[in-house]
Amino acid sequence: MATPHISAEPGDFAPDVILPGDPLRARRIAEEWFDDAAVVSETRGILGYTGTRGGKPISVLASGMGMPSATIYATELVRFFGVRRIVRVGTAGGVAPSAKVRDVVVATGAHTDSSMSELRIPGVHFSHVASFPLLAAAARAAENVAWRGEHEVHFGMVMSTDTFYKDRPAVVEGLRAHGVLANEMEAAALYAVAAAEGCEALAVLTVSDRRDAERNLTAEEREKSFGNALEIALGALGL
Ligand SMILES: O=P(O)(O)O[C@H]1O[C@H](CO)[C@@H](O)[C@H]1O
Ligand SMILES: O=c1cc[nH]c(=O)[nH]1
Repeated sequence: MATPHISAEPGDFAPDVILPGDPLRARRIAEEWFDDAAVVSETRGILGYTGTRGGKPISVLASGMGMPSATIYATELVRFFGVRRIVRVGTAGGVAPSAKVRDVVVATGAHTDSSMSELRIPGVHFSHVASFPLLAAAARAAENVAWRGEHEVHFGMVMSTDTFYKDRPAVVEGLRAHGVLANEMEAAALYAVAAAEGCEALAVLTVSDRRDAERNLTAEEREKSFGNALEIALGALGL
């Protein structure tokens, strides 16, 4: 039974889904990290694949960019395709001085400037938090990665914003002053969907750029440089 945005049948998605923003990153994850990956949805060019890892089923679906898009895909995955755990593997801008380009940020929670959050429970400033079991498993996975030392893994708060181009430096300064690690555009929405729909969610992000970096990742590198984050994400899922 297809939904307005996903052209798949019940059972086409595994209970565990990796959710990158970029459809080409979704294809790369399926082709390079899954066994026997097959396309399960390509409506609007938002690519979805299901395959296996170590014999266990796993899917990947792009979310597109921004919270409205991520909310649509995460909600449909849970409501119509029986998905139970969603791990976003995305890129982010480093905010804290410690979050260097190519480091990994695991979002324990997400602030947001999105009005979607205000609309969720009228009168309530909703707190967007990661699934504790996924977070704990990610922390265990992070202890064993071979690349630690070359690149760091940070656990803490991120900012999920509606505005990629921030022309208000005071906002970034305020976030930094409050210990926010990185800026991205979907984690808060994903965490809100998980709370509302009763599933588990986590966001594992690769720092792709910083204002003060000598060199930021190119668009091609942002598509390809997800391996370290994906290793933590798959570790969190026990895959
Ligand atoms: O690389 P992805 O996962 O798309 O994530 C980040 O990149 C996009 C902005 O360029 C936004 O979606 C932001 O959250
Ligand atoms: O600076 C950045 C980089 C990636 N994604 C964002 O939302 N911001």
